[in-house]
Amino acid sequence: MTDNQRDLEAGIQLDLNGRMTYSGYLRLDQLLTAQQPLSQPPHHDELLFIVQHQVAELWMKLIIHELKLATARLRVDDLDACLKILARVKQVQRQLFEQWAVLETLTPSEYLEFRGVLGESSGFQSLQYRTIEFVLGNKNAQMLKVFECDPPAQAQLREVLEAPGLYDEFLRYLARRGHAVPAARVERDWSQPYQRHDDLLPVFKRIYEERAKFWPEYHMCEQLVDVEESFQLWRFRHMKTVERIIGHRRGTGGSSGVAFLKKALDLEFFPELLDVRTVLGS
Ligand code: HEM
Ligand SMILES: N[C@@H](CC(=O)c1ccccc1NC=O)C(=O)O
Repeated sequence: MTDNQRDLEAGIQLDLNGRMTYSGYLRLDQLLTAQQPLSQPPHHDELLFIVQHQVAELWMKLIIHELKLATARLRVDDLDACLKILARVKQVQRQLFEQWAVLETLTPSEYLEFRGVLGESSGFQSLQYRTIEFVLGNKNAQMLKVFECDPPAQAQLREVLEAPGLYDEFLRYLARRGHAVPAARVERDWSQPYQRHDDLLPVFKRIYEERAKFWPEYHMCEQLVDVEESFQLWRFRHMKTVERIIGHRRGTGGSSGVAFLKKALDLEFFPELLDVRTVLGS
């Protein structure tokens, strides 16, 4: 008898009536019935398209959960906790990035065979994606309009729009620690997109040049740069995936498609953290 067979005979729970089970705990009844292709007859590849998006939404759910805690810990000056959380966020972002390889096995001809069923739906309407963009500082009140048809979602997004984002909280933390953060970055209308402030440059220059003295701040700066780079890599790979699947067609959400996605690559979350690189040592 193998060890595994002995284990099975000795202790594995086989009478699961009325007990907590794997599928019960994970609500697999709901999770695994939520893939409902609309093409008729069902197109083989529509399941890939649905699963890819659902997995992305699940990872985004975790990212939001983590970023919420990260900003809350920053508010009470617990930078260590924030750093640990961001390390996890980065790993989730890696998953989201790697995931594109699966969708890239979908060819243009296969996608066009079921694209029609998507109607005017588009990733543009992803509440969780927009929430992450807002928490990271790319605020845009116009995006609320997309959620007019779903008032609770719109209200939730408005709350995120009007609250300080992760970078805002970091700058406020730095101010509390005695760094010379300009007043206009400690208090402002948080619903406005983050705008670069040149007076922050000497603040970060000092942190980088005296890193032994400001190690936690320095570490946080680098974590933020990592998060931003991972986000940009996701945007880039989305754009390249879209380019190879639909070329330069317009998007179902009404945008110009690839041209729109390319423009989004110019967006920056934490501009001064990249600017500081240019002035170090001078
Ligand atoms: C065949 C695959 C895909 C195609 C052809 C595609 C195409 C597009 C296009 C053309 C847009 C611009 C908005 C529009 O006019 O619709 C867009 C936006 C978007 N897509 Fe996709 N997409 C694909 C897969 C995905 C996947 C897997 C995700 C993961 C969640 C995703 C998330 C998004 C998001 C969040 C936006 C909004 C981006 C922004 O506002 O900057 N897309 N997509
Ligand atoms: N915008 C895509 C459609 C699309 O990709 C999509 C449609 C419904 C749900 C999610 C989607 N993914 C990303 O935009 C297109 O123009 O083909």
